[in-house]
Amino acid sequence: MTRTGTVLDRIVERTSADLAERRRRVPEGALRAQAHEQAPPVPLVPALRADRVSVIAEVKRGSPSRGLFAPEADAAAVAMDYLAGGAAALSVLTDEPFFHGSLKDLAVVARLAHASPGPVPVLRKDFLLDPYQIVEARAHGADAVLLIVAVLDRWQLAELLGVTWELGMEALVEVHDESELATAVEAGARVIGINNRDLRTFTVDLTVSERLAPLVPADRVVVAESGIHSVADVERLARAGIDAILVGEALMMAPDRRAIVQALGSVEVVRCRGS
Ligand SMILES: O=P(O)(O)OC[C@@H](O)[C@@H](O)c1c[nH]c2ccccc12
Repeated sequence: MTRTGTVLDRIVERTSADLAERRRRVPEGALRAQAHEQAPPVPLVPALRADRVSVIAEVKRGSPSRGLFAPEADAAAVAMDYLAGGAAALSVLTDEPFFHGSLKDLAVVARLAHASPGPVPVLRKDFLLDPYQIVEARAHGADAVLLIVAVLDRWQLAELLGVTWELGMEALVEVHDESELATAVEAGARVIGINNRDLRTFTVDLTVSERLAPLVPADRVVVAESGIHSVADVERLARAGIDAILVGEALMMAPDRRAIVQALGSVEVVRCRGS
C-alpha cells in the first residue's frame, strides 16, 4: 500500500502509526481530564449562518500538493489577522508530517479566538480516524473537528460523530462526490464540507461545489473547501447555495490577510437550496 497507494493512503497509514505512539505517551484518561478543564465549546453552526458568506480561515504552512508555502508563519499573528478581518471561524491544520502543523498551533489559536470579543469557534483539521483524536482536539481547545468521509466507513463516521457531539463539539463532514454526500446526510451531519480538491489526485475544481451544493438539504450548513482565491470564486459558489468557505493557501499567501478575509466575506449568501 505504501508504494502503490495514493498520498491519502500514506497519510492514513502514517496517522494510524503515530496514533498508537501518542496513546502510549498520553493515555486517553489523562486527555479526557484535560478536555474537561476547557471552557465549553463555541458553537459552529450559528457562526456559519449569516447573510454574508462566512469565512473559515485556515492556518496552513504547507501541504503535500503545494509544498511548504509559509514555513515560518507565526500561528498567533496569522490568527490575529484573520480575526481582525472578521473570520467566522478558524481552522488549524494539526497534521505534522504532511502539513507541518501541530496541536500547539491549535492551542495557541484557540486561546486567541476564544478571547476575542464574541468568541470565534476553532476547527481541528487533520485526518481523524479514532475517538482518541477527537478528545485530543477538545483537550487542545478545539470547538469542532473535520471528519473526512473518504477515509472512514459509515460505522466509524457514526462513532466519531457521536463522540464529537458528546463532547459538545461540532463536526465538519467532508465529501467529494454524490455518494459521500449521501453518506454524510444520512449520518446526520449538520455541517457538510464539499472539498473541491480530490484528495487522491490533488486536482482542484470549483465545479465540484457547484454540482453538490444544490443537493444538500436546506437545514444543513454547506461549506465549500479548497482552491478558493478571489471574490469572483466566492460569488460563483454563493450562486450554488453555499453558506461558508474554507480557505487556506490564498489567505496565507496574501500580503494583507485581514483585507482578503474581509473581501471574501463580503459576498451575500443566496438562499436557493431546497429541502
Ligand atoms: O489551501 P486551500 O486550497 O484554500 O484549502 C484549504 C482546505 O480546504 C484544505 O486545507 C483541506 C480541505 N480538506 C482537507 C483535508 C485534510 C487536509 C487539508 C484539507
